[in-house]
Amino acid sequence: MAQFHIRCESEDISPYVILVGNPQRAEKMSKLLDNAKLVNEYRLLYVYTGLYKGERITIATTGMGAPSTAIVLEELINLGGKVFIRVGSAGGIDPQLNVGDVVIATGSIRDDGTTPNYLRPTFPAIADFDVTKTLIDVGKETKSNITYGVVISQDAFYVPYPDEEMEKFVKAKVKAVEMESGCVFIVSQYRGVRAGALFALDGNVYLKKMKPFDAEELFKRAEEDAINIGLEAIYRLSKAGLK
Ligand SMILES: O=P(O)(O)O[C@H]1O[C@H](CO)[C@@H](O)[C@H]1O
Ligand SMILES: O=c1cc[nH]c(=O)[nH]1
Repeated sequence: MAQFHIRCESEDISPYVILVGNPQRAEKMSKLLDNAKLVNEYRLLYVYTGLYKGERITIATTGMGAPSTAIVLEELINLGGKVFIRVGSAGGIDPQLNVGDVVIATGSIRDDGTTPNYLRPTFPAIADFDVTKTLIDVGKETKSNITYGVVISQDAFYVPYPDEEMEKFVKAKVKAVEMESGCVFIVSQYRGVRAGALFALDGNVYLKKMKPFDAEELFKRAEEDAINIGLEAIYRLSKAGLK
């Protein structure tokens, strides 16, 4: 049955889904599919389904932040989504990382207001092991300097963490900050589906090197790497029939 925001039917959605925040990234990725069909454009939450190397996959836009992401994920699960990979952007925190790097999340610090409505804040937001292992395998084959570890999912993009807290994150080897993976992991855990996430870095918030416009090309290359890793991973998981 068509959902309240994702206005398409179950037959329009593959169980294997790529999630992106930015609708332009969804459009860009749809061009890498054969026979891509736009199955939802309501609220600019573009959803495409098509073939990647012969496997039927869906690419869906979550919008920015946990509330929008939870809505989209819930509705995709209602429509039959089973395995999810978020292909996003993030700001580095690990001082070794900068624009152009790609990070795979093994888990997320849940600094958002949505997920405590699902599971208490002490419940860990952990990426699915099989999905993450596939992402890391593909990542290592694709990019020599792939990094993986814990990230932070926050709500307030324009409110930086206090220096003291940031130093603790660096000491604890937190890799990056973004806004949706914690929600994707918790909603997936709660609803009994699997999820992983990876990000192209657009700067480093700890080093206060945020979104340097002269590095746009480096970001685009990292975004392409993240897109290719995400697509290859979801293809392998679909081919293996991971449920
Ligand atoms: O590039 P996307 O996937 O949107 O991800 C990141 O970019 C947005 C902020 O600019 C937030 O959604 C954040 O998580
Ligand atoms: O949430 C985000 C996304 C990209 N870059 C950041 O610094 N934060």
